Amino acid sequence: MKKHFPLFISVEKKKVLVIGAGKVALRRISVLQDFGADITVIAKSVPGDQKERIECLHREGKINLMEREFRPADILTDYFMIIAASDDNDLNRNIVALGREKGILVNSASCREDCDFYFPAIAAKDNIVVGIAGDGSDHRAVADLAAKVRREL
Ligand SMILES: C[C@@]1(CC(=O)O)C2=NC(=C\c3[nH]c(c(CCC(=O)O)c3CC(=O)O)Cc3[nH]c(c(CC(=O)O)c3CCC(=O)O)/C=C3\N/C(=C\2)[C@@H](CCC(=O)O)[C@]3(C)CC(=O)O)/[C@H]1CCC(=O)O
Ligand SMILES: NC(=O)c1ccc[n+]([C@@H]2O[C@H](COP(=O)([O-])OP(=O)(O)OC[C@H]3O[C@@H](n4cnc5c(N)ncnc54)[C@H](O)[C@@H]3O)[C@@H](O)[C@H]2O)c1
Repeated sequence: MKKHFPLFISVEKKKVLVIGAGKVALRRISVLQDFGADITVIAKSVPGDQKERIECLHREGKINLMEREFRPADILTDYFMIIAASDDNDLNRNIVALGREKGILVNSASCREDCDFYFPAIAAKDNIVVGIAGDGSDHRAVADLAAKVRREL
């Protein structure tokens, strides 16, 4: 499988659209907001396990939450990055196609082939950021190595 080049890039104040507010979306939202991204979340509903954290981020003005179905018109050209993290694989595929039409970097949580970039596992401390990604074939191995690196840091 294909290996990806790690590009350490600023997302500070850049507009990021996340579709979905479930487990995967929240993991990514948490990382991106730590790095200062300007995040909009569109989700039909916020699942119970993620509700408290997502609503808290929204109340504190750290994300802009729209609790409704995704619409194609949501893909605006000023997004720097789009993360399709709904649990509807067809919708994620559609979002990727719409984003690519507009030249926006896209990532799909449900299909590695649909990703312009992979979302890495992150370990960070002080002035060091470690991003870990595999070739897409073993997510568990990536998560396990990240846990080890976090313990080391
Ligand atoms: C690193 C991490 C970052 C993050 O997600 O934040 C991450 N996956 C993590 C965990 C994880 N992923 C999955 C499970 C559950 C099952 C399992 O154990 O396998 C778990 C465990 C869990 O969720 O706990 C399932 C899964 N993942 C992908 C698919 C679709 C596919 O492969 O096509 C499916 C099948 C979905 C299904 O079956 O429906 C795809 C991708 N997942 C990636 C990243 C990208 C590069 C991966 C790489 O580098 O190899 C890539 C290619 C694209 C992307 O999403 O960017 C994170 C660890 C974070 C940490 O520990 O800090
Ligand atoms: N990449 C990864 O690391 C990884 C890990 C586990 C699962 N997955 C994949 O990621 C996807 C999401 O997983 P999850 O556990 O976060 O799901 P989840 O069920 O917890 O959350 C899904 C979210 O998508 C939203 N949604 C569904 N249809 C929508 C629509 N039409 N418009 C707007 N929002 C909509 C739901 O309201 C919900 O907020 C799954 O399809 C799974 O295949 C990826």
